[in-house]
Amino acid sequence: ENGSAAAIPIDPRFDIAYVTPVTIGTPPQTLYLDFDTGSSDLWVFSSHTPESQVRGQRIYSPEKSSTAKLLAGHTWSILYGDGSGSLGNVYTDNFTVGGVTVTSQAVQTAQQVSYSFTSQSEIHGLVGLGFSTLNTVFPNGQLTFFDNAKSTLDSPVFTADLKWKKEGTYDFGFIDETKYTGEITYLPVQTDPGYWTFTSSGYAVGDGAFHPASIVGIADTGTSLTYLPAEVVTSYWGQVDGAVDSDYYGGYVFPCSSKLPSFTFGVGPANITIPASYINYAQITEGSPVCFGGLQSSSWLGVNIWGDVALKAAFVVFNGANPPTIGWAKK
Ligand SMILES: COc1ccc(CN)cc1O
Repeated sequence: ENGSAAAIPIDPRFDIAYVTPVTIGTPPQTLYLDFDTGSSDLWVFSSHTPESQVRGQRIYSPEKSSTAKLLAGHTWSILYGDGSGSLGNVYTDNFTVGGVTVTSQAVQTAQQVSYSFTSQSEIHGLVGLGFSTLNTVFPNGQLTFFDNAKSTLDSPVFTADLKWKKEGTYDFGFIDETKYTGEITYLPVQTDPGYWTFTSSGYAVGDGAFHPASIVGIADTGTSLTYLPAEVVTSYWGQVDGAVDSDYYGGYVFPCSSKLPSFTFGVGPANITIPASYINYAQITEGSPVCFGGLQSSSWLGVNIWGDVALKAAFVVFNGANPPTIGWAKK
């Protein structure tokens, strides 16, 4: 059975993250979760999360679900690249998104969440769509929703059609030809250690020359911005009057009135162009004349991340066949 579900920006002003409605348990409990191709844990705010750490989030209460089963003796604990994290215990239950149901999905209930999760009331948990090797459940790692659902889908794929300041979609099991233009270019995926890792063939700043390069990075729907090698990002921001890499603000900032160039990245013989407007990410505070860039250096990260700023410029196919590949198309 195939499916389709909305990817809804959690903030109307800038695309911090996107959430997707899911139902868990019997009777169904609806939560809005952040679908994250950069991790592989499905965890939720729950009746086990201390009230002091819950600020408006919907919670999953396994004790109210007739189909919930404790996965005895199993725990989990995850730390994300931005320093946030969560931990807890594990149930299995019915899990449905966009009409696709997995009857015994591992649902990781949070017993602790870090402040940055507490402070984002619109995110009620995450659905990891990375490879299951990254799952943190101990002593037995659990399968992602996609790995569990794959065999029931027409095709072992899901697609991301994220949009700038608008609602997009995640499709499961099929490729919707109306969502892209031209051809889809498929690239090999390196599945070790478990991210959707691919190699971009280079970049161009605005209408400038294309620079062939091999940029190894991960496609990560759960990261807001795009983080690339210093020399790429320096050449981009070097074209923007008044742009500086600010220790104070933690990245490249620029005068909000500046005209930004677009950014093009290679995908095999093809390419994707990120419009300038996507890279004018946000004012550093409401009404400030200083804006924060959507393209930042990856030098402190140790990995290049194609986050939402890049992904929303494309239609992306996450092909879970053997071997997995990743497909990119303009739209
Ligand atoms: C604090 O919010 C988040 C932290 C980490 C991830 C995963 N990349 C997603 C989030 O929404």
